[in-house]
Amino acid sequence: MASKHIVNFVTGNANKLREVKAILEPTITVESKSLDLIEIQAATPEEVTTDKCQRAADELKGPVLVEDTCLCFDALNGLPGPYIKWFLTSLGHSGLLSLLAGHADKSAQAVCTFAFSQGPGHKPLLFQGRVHGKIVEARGDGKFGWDPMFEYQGKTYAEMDPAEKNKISHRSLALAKLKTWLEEKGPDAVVP
Ligand SMILES: O=c1nc[nH]c2c1ncn2[C@H]1C[C@H](O)[C@@H](COP(=O)(O)OP(=O)(O)OP(=O)(O)O)O1
Ligand SMILES: [Mg+2]
Repeated sequence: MASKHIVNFVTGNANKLREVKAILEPTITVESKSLDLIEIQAATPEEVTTDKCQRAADELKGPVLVEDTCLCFDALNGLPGPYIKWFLTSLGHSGLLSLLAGHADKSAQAVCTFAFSQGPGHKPLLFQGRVHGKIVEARGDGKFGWDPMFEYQGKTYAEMDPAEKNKISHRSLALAKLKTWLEEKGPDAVVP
């Protein structure tokens, strides 16, 4: 059966693409374009994702879906937040964990913000999902970013099988909102 909705997900991250496909398809067809988009330095995921989406729409001259993921440590007032990629690259799992060494509060939030734009000049719409978890010593054999150190209800993301993670993750919560919006508005919805 032909899918009613098609989105063009622009990301440089193959793991994100795999999860987005697993969560949305077959209801929504996911096309993709691998681009490493510039991400501005900003305090909030909303600002980062809106700008990223506008860049993608301008570059591809059409409708696009992008996503930005933050990992926010409560004891650090939300940092590393949108800078998690660079913290993870530079410090690794153990270095990230040691940022919390002096803090009893290990709680953290995984935040996923999708932005959808109809094309250049259209205002991106945002869909956000948030999971409250805890930062722990790496467990599980996940190869996706900080999955081994983010624990939710007793298991790290890396200890869950993919379907289990996709049922409860920050990404799936955000995509549920996008799905609802697409279903309500229909494929030809016009966004200002
Ligand atoms: O579910 C996840 N579980 C574990 N790690 C994750 C997850 N989702 C994103 N991540 C990692 C990838 C990157 O190190 C950072 C977010 O940075 P972020 O800029 O959003 O991702 P990216 O640059 O890899 O891909 P993109 O081209 O879509 O911007 O957190
Ligand atoms: Mg990125």
